[in-house]
Amino acid sequence: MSPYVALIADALSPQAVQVLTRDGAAEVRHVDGTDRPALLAALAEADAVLVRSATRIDAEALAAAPRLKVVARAGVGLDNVDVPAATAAGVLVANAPASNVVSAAEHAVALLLAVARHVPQAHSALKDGRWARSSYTGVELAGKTLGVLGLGRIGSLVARRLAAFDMEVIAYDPYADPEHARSLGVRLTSLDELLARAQFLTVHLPLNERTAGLIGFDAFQRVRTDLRIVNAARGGIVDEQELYAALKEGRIAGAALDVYAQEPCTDSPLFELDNVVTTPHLGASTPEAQERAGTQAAESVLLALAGMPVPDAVNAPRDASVPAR
Ligand SMILES: NC(=O)C1=CN([C@@H]2O[C@H](COP(=O)(O)OP(=O)(O)OC[C@H]3O[C@@H](n4cnc5c(N)ncnc54)[C@H](O)[C@@H]3O)[C@@H](O)[C@H]2O)C=CC1
Ligand SMILES: O=C(O)CCC(=O)C(=O)O
Repeated sequence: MSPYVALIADALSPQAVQVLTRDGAAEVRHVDGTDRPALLAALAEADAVLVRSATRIDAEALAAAPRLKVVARAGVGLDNVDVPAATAAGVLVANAPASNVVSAAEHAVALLLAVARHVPQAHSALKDGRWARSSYTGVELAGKTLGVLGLGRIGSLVARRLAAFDMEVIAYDPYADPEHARSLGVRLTSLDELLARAQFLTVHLPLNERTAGLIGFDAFQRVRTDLRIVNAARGGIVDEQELYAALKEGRIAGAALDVYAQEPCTDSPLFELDNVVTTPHLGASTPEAQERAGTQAAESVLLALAGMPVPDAVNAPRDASVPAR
């Protein structure tokens, strides 16, 4: 029997269990991480916890987990894990940074096409028995300027795909390698130029104190009236109240959102607007992405439990060595 308990707290791909139980490496237990009392109880015996995005691993959860050595996030964003608290508690944190980026990029492209051509609205109208062709005239992408905010893994994949639609692609990312941008056919610009020129804007930033509200009141004063915004990164980077005001007043043409400041989000004034397309944080929701994310998270857990270096670790806690039990 394995000495280690690996707790799966969100729905992960079955491949994660296969990896964790390989050669009896760990005993796998499951808990619904959104059931807080159940999570805290289950953490008491966990050596590792694997999460997607619903389970919050914060200071309270870490305090309830005296044996915990590693938190593995089956995906990119670590917004639901308190990394500094984990580091202070000697717990290693790893994500799966490349696992779901193709799915997320494809979803951003799907949203952009949907908002350009009113696909969901026309679909709903027709299913309601209305042949409303004149209500749903769209716009072409070819020849339009796409602004990419954040030319990292996902932003780069989106840029490459939309360049193939004959869009002119510009990007704002002060940390991007100009050579990488050139190889994608992307011109790096200032934020001012991007806001002034973009007819489509797609957001691929992490949410942090510098990016929260980056697309807010000031930004909406400087954009074109034919701008359509896509946010499949994190809610809160585009200020939802200011977005609502800009759409309602006709200062921009449309928006497509996969992410929200508060999730789950089932009720928002934005949902009442005709020129808004919404999905419930579906960017990573494909079996391909989930298989990679679950497998990579589980591999990180095994490395951490074996006291080996974890390539996808995002912290380096001093006390992360695993005591023999
Ligand atoms: N909707 C979904 O299901 C998914 C959403 N995501 C989210 O997508 C976002 C992007 O993910 P990745 O591309 O993997 O991240 P990444 O780390 O590869 O790229 C982020 C880019 O943003 C740039 N950046 C950081 N701060 C900036 C600033 N203040 N101004 C301009 N650029 C800045 C960085 O230089 C980097 O190139 C993240 O928020 C992630 O959590 C990721 C996967 C799925
Ligand atoms: O569906 C998920 O697991 C969330 C995906 C995501 O937003 C991320 O990996 O950052």
